Amino acid sequence: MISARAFVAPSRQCLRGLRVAPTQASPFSQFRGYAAAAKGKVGAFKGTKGPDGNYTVTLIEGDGIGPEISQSIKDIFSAAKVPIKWEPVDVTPILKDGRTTIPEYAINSVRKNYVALKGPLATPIGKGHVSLNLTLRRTFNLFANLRPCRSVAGYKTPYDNVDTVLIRENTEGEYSGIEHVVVDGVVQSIKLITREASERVLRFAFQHAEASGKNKVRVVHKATIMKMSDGLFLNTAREVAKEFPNIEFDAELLDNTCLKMVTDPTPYNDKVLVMPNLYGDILSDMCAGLIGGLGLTPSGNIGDECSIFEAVHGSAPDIAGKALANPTALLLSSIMMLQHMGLNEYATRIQKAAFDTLAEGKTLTGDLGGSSKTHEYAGAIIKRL
Ligand SMILES: NC(=O)C1=CN([C@@H]2O[C@H](COP(=O)(O)OP(=O)(O)OC[C@H]3O[C@@H](n4cnc5c(N)ncnc54)[C@H](O)[C@@H]3O)[C@@H](O)[C@H]2O)C=CC1
Ligand SMILES: O=C(O)CCC(=O)C(=O)O
Ligand SMILES: [Mg+2]
Repeated sequence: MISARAFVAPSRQCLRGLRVAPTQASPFSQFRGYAAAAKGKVGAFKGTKGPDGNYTVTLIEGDGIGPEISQSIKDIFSAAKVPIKWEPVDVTPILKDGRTTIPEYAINSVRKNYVALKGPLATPIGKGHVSLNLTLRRTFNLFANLRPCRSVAGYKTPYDNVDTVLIRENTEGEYSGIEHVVVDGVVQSIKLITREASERVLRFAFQHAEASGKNKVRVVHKATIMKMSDGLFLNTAREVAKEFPNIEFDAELLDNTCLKMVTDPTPYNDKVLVMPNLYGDILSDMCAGLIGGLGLTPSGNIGDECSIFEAVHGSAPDIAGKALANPTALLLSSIMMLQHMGLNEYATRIQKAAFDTLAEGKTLTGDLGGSSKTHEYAGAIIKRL
C-alpha cells in the first residue's frame, strides 16, 4: 500500500483560486480495513473467475445521473483492463402479489455473481413503489452498510483530515416501511428493531474496527427516547462488545454526535460508528458535507452471500442528463468493490489516478468548483492510468 505521505504532490493547484497546504489525510488506504474484514469474515466474496479469466459483475446503472456516472466507471475500468465483465440489468419494479419487487432475472444475476455495482435509484414521494434501494438490501439481506468518508488531499474544506467510518444497520429500523392509518388524520409508522439484525451489524462493526486498526466502536443511538427499540440495539451492542475485549466500546446520543461532528469531526477518526438505519442515512450525508459533498462518498452494502456497492448520493434530478455529475463517489464505491473481490492492484492504480486528478485540481466537476464535464474528468483519470 502506498503511504499517505507519498501521495502528496509538492505543488498543487488548489480549488476556487486558493492555494492551500495539502490535507494530511490520504485516501490511499481508505478501504484497507474493509478488504481485510472481507477475508474469511462476514461478507467475504464468494465469486470466482470465469473460463475467460474475468469475473462477472452485475451492473445496475440506475436513474437520473446513474447512466452518466456508470459510463465513467465502465470507461475507466476498461482503460485499466480490470478483469471483469459487466452484466447490466434493469430493475424497473414489478408488482407481484401486491408487493413491489424487482425482476427475477436481475435477482438471479446478483445471486449468481455475488456482487453488483449500482447507480442511484429514485424513489417516488408519498404514493408509488417502495424504495428499490431498500428492496435490494432486503432481497439480498445486505445487513451492513459501510460508509467511509475521508478528506480528499488538496481539496480544501473547513476541516482537514476527516476520516470517519459509519456503519448503518441496513434492513430494518425506521426504514421498515411498516405504516398504517389508525384513524383519519392519524398515521403510525413502526420502527422495527430485532436482536438478530442488531447483533449481526454490530458484530460486523467490531470486526471492521479490528481489521481497520481503528480499535474503537461507538454506538450512536437515542435510547433515552426510544427506550425499547434503540434500547435493544444499545444493549445488544454491550453484549457483542464482550466478544471483543481489545476493542474500546462506548455510546453517544445522536443529537450530540451531530453537534460534535460539525464542530470538529477529527475526534471521530479513530472510531467506527455504528447505528440504526435512519441515523446512518442522515449522518452519512452530513459527513459527506464535511469533505466536499455527495460527489465524493462511497458505500458498500454487505451481506453474507452478496454485496452491492453504490454511492451515498441519490439520482440528483437537478443535474441529471447534463454531464455535470461527479462520478468519484461511484468510482470509489467500485474501488471498494475491487478490494472486496481481491483485485487490489487494480483498485490501487485507479484510486491513485483519481486522487492525483483531484489533487491537481485542473479537471474538476462543478460540485468541486471546476467546470469539467463528467466524461472530461473521467478522461483525465484515464490519462493517468
Ligand atoms: N442509494 C440511492 O440510490 C439513493 C437514492 N435516493 C433517491 O434519489 C432521488 C433524489 O434525491 P435527493 O434528495 O435529490 O438527493 P441526491 O443525493 O440525489 O442529491 C442531493 C444534492 O447533491 C447533489 N449531488 C448528488 N450526487 C452528486 C454527484 N455525483 N455529483 C454532483 N452533485 C451531486 C445533487 O445535485 C443535489 O443537489 C430521490 O428519489 C431519492 O429517493 C437518494 C439517496 C440515495
Ligand atoms: O431509497 C431511497 O430512496 C433513499 C436511500 C438513501 O437515502 C440511502 O440509502 O442513503
Ligand atoms: Mg441517504
